[in-house]
Amino acid sequence: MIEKTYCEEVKPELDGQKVRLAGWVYSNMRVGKKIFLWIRDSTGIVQTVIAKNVVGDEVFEKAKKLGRESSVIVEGIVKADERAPGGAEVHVEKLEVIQAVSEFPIPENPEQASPELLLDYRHLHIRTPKVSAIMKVKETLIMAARDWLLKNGWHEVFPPILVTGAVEGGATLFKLKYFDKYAYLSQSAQLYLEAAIFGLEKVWSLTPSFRAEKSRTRRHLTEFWHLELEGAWMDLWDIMKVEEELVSYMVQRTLELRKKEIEMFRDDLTTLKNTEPPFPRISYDEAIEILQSKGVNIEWGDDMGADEERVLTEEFDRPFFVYGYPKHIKAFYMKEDPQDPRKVLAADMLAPEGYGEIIGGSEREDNYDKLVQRIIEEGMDPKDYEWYLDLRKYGSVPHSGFGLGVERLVAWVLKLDHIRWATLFPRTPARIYP
Ligand SMILES: NC(=O)C[C@H]([NH3+])C(=O)NS(=O)(=O)OC[C@H]1O[C@@H](n2cnc3c(N)ncnc32)[C@H](O)[C@@H]1O
Ligand SMILES: [Mg+2]
Repeated sequence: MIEKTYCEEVKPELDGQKVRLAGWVYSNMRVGKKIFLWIRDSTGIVQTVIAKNVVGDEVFEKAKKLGRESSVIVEGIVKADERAPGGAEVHVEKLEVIQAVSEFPIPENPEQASPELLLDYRHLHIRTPKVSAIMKVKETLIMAARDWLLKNGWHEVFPPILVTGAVEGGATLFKLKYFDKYAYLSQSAQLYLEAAIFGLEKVWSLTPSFRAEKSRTRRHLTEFWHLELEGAWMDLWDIMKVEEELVSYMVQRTLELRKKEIEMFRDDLTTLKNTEPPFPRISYDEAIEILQSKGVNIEWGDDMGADEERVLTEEFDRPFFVYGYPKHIKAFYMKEDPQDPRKVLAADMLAPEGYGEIIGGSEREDNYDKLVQRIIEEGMDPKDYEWYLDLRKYGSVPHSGFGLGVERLVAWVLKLDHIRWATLFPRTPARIYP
C-alpha cells in the first residue's frame, strides 16, 4: 500500500510538512491561475491548491478537467489556513491522475437526487461522506455490542441461515430449492440459539434475517441484520434488563466515538443521551389506553403497527418497553402469562421520535405439551419442529431472548427517513439490484 497521509491528519500542526494524499476529487474550482481541488478519502476532505506556476501548464490543464470522483495522488506542503476545512490546506507540487472522471452520475449534493436514482446507483452512492458516516455509526454500534456482550459473559455462536421452518410465521418465508428438497432463508436465529443455551447458557448471534414482507413501509427490509440473544434461567424481566443495559451501552459508546457523524444527521441528541437504564415500562393494556386517549381507533386485542407505535412514542423521550401482549397477535413460542392466559410474556422495545419497535423479545414456552398445543393452534405441524420440541424433553429450563433489528436502531440513532439508508445495499420488495 502506498505511504499516505489521511485527510483527517492534515492539521495546522503539520504546517510546512510534505505529505502525500491519495483519494478522490470531491470538488474542483478554478480561480485564475489556481485550482482549489478538494480531495476526499475515507476520513474526510482536504482542500488542495494547484498553482499553475508550480505544477506547469500541462498538469494545470489536466487538473482543470478533473471531474468529481477522479482518483488522484497528490504530493505537496501543508499550509495552515483557517479558511480551509480543518484549518489547513495542501499546496500541490506533484499531481498523479489515477483515473480521470468527466461525469459522475450522482450530484454533488446527493440530497438533490431522487431516492430512486440514489438506489439505482447505490454502488456509487455508498462512497459519499454521509453514507460513509452511516456505516461508521453502524459498525460502532455493533463494536459496542460485542464489547458489552464479551464483558458480560455472552457467547457468540454462528447459527445456520438455511433452515427448514418458520419462526415468525410462514407468510414471510423465502423458500428455495435445496437439492431434492426445499429450504428457507432464516427469519431469525432464535430456535438455534435456544438449542445452544443448554451448553453455553448465554448466547448471541449477529446474522442476516430474511422476511418476504410485502409491506412497503419505512421500517421494513426483506434482508436485515439481526442481533439476537438467548439466556437460560432468565425470565422476561431478566431479559428486559439485559436489553436496556445492552442498548444503553451501544448508544452511549457510539455517541462518544461517533458524535461528529451523528451530528451530520441530527442536531438534538437529547433522546440518545437519555438512553440509560432503567427504561420506562408500560403494559400493552396501558398502551391501548394511551392510544385511545389520543383518539386512535384501536381496541384491546388489536396489533400495534407503525402508525400506532408512532403515536405512542410521542409520550416518551427515550426507548421504552411495552409488555404483556395478547397471545393471538404474538408468535407460537412465547410463554403464556400464568396470571392471564389471554396474554404472553412478551415485550417489545420501542424507540422514541416515531421510530417504534427496534426489539422483539419474550420468555419462551418451556413446557413440551403446551408448546405442541401452540404449534397446532398456529396451524403448523409439530413434526416440522421435532428437533425444537426435543429441547423441551431433555432438561428443559426457563429461558428468554430477543432480537434487535440493527438497521432499525441505526435509523433511529441517525433519524433516517427510511430504513433502507441504514444498510449498504438495501433489499425491499421492489429492489434487489445492485
Ligand atoms: N430472537 C428473538 O427473539 C427474535 C424473534 N424471533 C423475532 O424475530 N422477533 S421480531 O420478528 O419482532 O424481529 C425482531 C426485530 O427485528 C427487526 N425486524 C423484524 N422484521 C424486520 C424487517 N422486515 N426489516 C427490518 N427489521 C426487522 C425489528 O427490530 C424487530 O423488533
Ligand atoms: Mg416484532
